[in-house]
Amino acid sequence: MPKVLISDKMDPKAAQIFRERGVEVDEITGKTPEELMAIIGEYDGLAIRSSTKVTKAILDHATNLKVVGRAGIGVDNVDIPAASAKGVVVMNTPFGNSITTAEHAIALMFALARQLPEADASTQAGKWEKNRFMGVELTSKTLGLIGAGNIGSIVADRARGLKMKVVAFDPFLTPERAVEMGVEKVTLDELLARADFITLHTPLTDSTRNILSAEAIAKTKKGVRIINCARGGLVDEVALKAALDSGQVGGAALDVFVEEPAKASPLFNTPNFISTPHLGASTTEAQVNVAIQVAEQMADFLVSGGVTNALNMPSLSAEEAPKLKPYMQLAEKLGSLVGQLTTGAIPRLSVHSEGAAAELNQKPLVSATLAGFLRTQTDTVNMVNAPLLARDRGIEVREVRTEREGDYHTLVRVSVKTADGERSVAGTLFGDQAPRLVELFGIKIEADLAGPMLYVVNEDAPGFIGRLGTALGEEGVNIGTFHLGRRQAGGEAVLLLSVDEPVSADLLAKLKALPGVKTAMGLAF
Ligand SMILES: NC(=O)c1ccc[n+]([C@@H]2O[C@H](COP(=O)([O-])OP(=O)(O)OC[C@H]3O[C@@H](n4cnc5c(N)ncnc54)[C@H](O)[C@@H]3O)[C@@H](O)[C@H]2O)c1
Ligand SMILES: O=C(O)CC[C@@H](O)C(=O)O
Repeated sequence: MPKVLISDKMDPKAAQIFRERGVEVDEITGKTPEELMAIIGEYDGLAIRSSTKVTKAILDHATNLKVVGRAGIGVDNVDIPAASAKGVVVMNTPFGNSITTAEHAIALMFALARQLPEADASTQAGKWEKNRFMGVELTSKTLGLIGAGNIGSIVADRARGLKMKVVAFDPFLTPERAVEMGVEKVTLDELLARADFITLHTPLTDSTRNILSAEAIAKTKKGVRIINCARGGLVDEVALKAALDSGQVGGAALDVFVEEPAKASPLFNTPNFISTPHLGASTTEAQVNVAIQVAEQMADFLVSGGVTNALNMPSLSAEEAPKLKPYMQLAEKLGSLVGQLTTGAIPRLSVHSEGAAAELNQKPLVSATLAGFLRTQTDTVNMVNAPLLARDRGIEVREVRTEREGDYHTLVRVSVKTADGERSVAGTLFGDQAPRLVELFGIKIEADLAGPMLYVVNEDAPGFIGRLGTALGEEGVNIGTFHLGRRQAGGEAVLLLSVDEPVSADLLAKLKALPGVKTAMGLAF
């Protein structure tokens, strides 16, 4: 039974779902990294929010870990390259808290417009300062949206409902989507010059870090109000403090900080500054949503191999997984066969699916092929890191589909470009389940690729099979299955034999010395 650790505070629904799905679950929160390292080896899955930092050091101790599930959106607390290198799938729940976070941004916008926290503190201090707190209306004001993805688009929708004009800066926003959202797509400088309120909804990346820098803030309308419910580091906190002090910025509300937990900040106690402790996602509804989603996704993966919302692996639904499983075995075996039979740099690898195979999700097939192919070069490869390793090795990966059936109702062909030209192998599924090789470098040959095998290329001539059998018998090698194919009578022939034990170097030398033998190699599947 797979075992999951929930290491951050999470709605109890998550543990309930794990148990209902046959996954054992422990809830142990508040551990130090050292304490987590000491126990993580027991678990197949780790469910987290933002407190647990899944570092390389933690992953190095996670000997059984297969999946990390983030109940939320941002995965900046997970070392994804280290997880990928280890073959650990990282999933998030990209939509469960979007509405809640958008509502928090709108709440902060209102709070800034009417100075609600300061008015509250003053009133409760018995001051009744009616003349001190003069607010502004949101109606007809311009909201500058930096980042128009899931949360940004909900914010835009709510802001339009408040009769605001919304201008958006997002390099990936298409003109059509901008029209659909009812926003005007603008450049960053235009947004800075026009917005009365600016709200940020991007991830923290090299291109967004300090997107509201001192220079950017200097280009804003005097008195602009800024809201950040996305990630600390999007706004330069030092520049913001100076701009609040000078009045260039009329108010700012931060839910997120460069350093979290933010126990001290030069911004604290600045007039017109509001802060919340990373509460964007903190509503009952959002926490139930993300807890249910993360538990369902992780249970799907651990129980039936379904992959949803993974950041380092192609998606695969729980319904698709059983159907794809034999295809992935076939693809991995074909990739492995090509990998074992080719040497030298491979600039290109293609996976061509025909017939029924072409109707399937191709990404997992391609990842499985690459994993099989690269396993002959490194034993740390798996379906998660195979595409990255292929890219690092300069292999161009192509995916081709032909829905029309050829000789087989379903076929997967793996071709590689080598210094000697294109070489390909192809296989099918017998009874929709059993992977079977049907073609090897242009020669028709049917074989199960399993266990230790012997591969021999020879000149097709009478008596050869007898001589080969004798040589194997003399060495005490037992043949399990025997498969034969040839280009044409008297031409090049291929033999694939399954043998009970791996073929020794001595035996290979003896086989290579037989008349007519061009190649003899041991293979393993
Ligand atoms: N405060 C919280 O508790 C809380 C809760 C949920 C999400 N978040 C954070 O909110 C952010 C947005 O989440 P989302 O679900 O909308 O993400 P999303 O991926 O749907 O949208 C992000 C948008 O940013 C855009 N973008 C990327 N680079 C950009 C750039 N250089 N300039 C302008 N736009 C750029 C993308 O094109 C995309 O449209 C994430 O960082 C997420 O972690 C915070
Ligand atoms: O889990 C949380 O409270 C914050 C989540 C939020 O930052 C996210 O990116 O989803």
